[in-house]
Amino acid sequence: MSLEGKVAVVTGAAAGIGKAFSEILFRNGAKVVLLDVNESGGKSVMEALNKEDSQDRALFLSCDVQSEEQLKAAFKTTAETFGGIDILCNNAGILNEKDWERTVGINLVGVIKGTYAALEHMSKLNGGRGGVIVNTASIAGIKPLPSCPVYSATKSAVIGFARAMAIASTMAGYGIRFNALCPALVETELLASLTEKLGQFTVLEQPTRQLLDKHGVIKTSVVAECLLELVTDETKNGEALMVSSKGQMYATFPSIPPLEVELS
Ligand SMILES: NC(=O)c1ccc[n+]([C@@H]2O[C@H](COP(=O)([O-])OP(=O)(O)OC[C@H]3O[C@@H](n4cnc5c(N)ncnc54)[C@H](O)[C@@H]3O)[C@@H](O)[C@H]2O)c1
Ligand SMILES: CCCCC/C=C\C=C\[C@H](O)C/C=C\C/C=C\CCCC(=O)O
Repeated sequence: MSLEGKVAVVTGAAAGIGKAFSEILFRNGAKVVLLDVNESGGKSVMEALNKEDSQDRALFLSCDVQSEEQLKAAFKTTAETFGGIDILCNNAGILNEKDWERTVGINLVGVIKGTYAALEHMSKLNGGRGGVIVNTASIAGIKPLPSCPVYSATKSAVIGFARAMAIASTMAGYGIRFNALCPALVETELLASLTEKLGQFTVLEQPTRQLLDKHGVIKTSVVAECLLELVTDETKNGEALMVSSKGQMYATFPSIPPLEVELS
């Protein structure tokens, strides 16, 4: 799928991985709407992108993914400004085991709210053009990070959500592909101030920090190349793409043997 003229929405676009996603989508021809609670950061990414050509293809909108109302308003403005939505990157996320309910609210509930609000514009059942939705998960959603059980749980959940939605979309005819992207440690602010973020799990801070020596960190641009693959390769649906300093690999999941009890 070519990105030329496509309309993409990226949450958590003011910094880190979301900023890199916005850049790669923009530089491949998409119109990009940047959503974030960080207004100064978001505006400065928008201005930098719009300086790259004269078409004003980047737009920043203030939006907290915890708010269904703000998400709906942002998608409405996107559709009115650029004429629809083709791509959604549910990327905004935090790591905070102390404020774990906020972590669930942003990392999981925010992804579900964003997806459902986007379906109103993207689903072919609602008159949309179809497209692709990518959730930023984490390797921690596949191999649990013991110092961050709630963070790990939210990331497993958004992988499961993408996989289930991919099947639902095929069965119901939404015309939307759903994938998850699972990076290892990435050079962003999310890794900063770990001591405060771990809460009752600060006792596990040392082994957590040792992951840095063991795995190193990858650059946001490497994660963005993986996003591009999931967005443009139309054979990718219901996938979880892992990326680390060692390279990238699609996750495989066990098939379920026949169960004694019928589930449906
Ligand atoms: N950095 C890593 O090592 C790593 C690894 C795997 C996955 N991830 C995931 O990547 C995603 C992006 O994280 P990052 O590393 O770029 O972090 P980051 O802190 O650099 O950027 C996160 C962005 O999300 C925004 N944000 C936070 N709460 C928001 C909300 N409620 N509504 C809208 N925007 C909000 C922030 O303002 C910020 O701009 C997250 O989902 C994170 O879990 C990060
Ligand atoms: C300063 C170091 C911080 C390390 C961890 C903090 C946050 C990490 C967030 C990422 O989303 C996690 C990504 C990958 C790490 C998860 C599991 C790897 C387990 C590998 C192992 O056990 O060797």
